Amino acid sequence: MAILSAQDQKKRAVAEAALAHLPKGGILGVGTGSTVNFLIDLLPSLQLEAAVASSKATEDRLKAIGIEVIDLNHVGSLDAYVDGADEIDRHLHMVKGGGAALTREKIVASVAREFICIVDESKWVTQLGRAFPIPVEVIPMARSSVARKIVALGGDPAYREGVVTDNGNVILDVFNLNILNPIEMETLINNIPGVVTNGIFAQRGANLALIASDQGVRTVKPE
Ligand SMILES: O=C(CO)[C@H](O)[C@H](O)COP(=O)(O)O
Repeated sequence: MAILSAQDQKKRAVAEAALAHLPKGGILGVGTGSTVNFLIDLLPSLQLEAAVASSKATEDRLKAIGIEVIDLNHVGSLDAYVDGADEIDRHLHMVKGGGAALTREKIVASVAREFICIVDESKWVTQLGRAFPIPVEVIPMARSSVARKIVALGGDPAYREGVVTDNGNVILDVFNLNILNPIEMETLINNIPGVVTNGIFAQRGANLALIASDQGVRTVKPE
């Protein structure tokens, strides 16, 4: 058996803890990333009817363990969406998109009654956008024009070289934004022509966070 790093042990612990909070049977929205990957390995125990995937990578992984993946267009709503995050604050606002799946993640999360966020304690922050840049998915032809508008908002955009999203777009990672009001900043960036969406998840934050530390997994509700 592979030896897990201390951080991976926390990711596995939070994935195990998530099972008790997820509906059995039914259709589950499944996020993207290394924490969610630990959860996917455990999903057969939930005997799901099917899953909706937030990325091609998650879709492939779900199918590999025999879970049916259905198109979101064939689903009215989901009981729950489970995903990791790059940062999360006490309001359960998040920064997501380290894996470039932010747009599909936001879409799938938007139809779920419950968003359950699973993270290790390194993701817990007092202000979003300081430890991790804000990923912004951009239509390729608008890369420079969007970057200039982001500079006007006070951010330092960096093109994520070599990354093409599942939707055929590019990612700008925005450093040094002073995000005092995450809902406002999410809206401001989304209003720039050429932006598909950005990685601030504040308009639709999580309903529950499970946070793994050396002391165990604690559950947090939004303040
Ligand atoms: O938003 C995401 C992918 O787009 C992930 O949820 C986020 O990057 C966290 O990933 P990990 O669990 O690997 O730390």
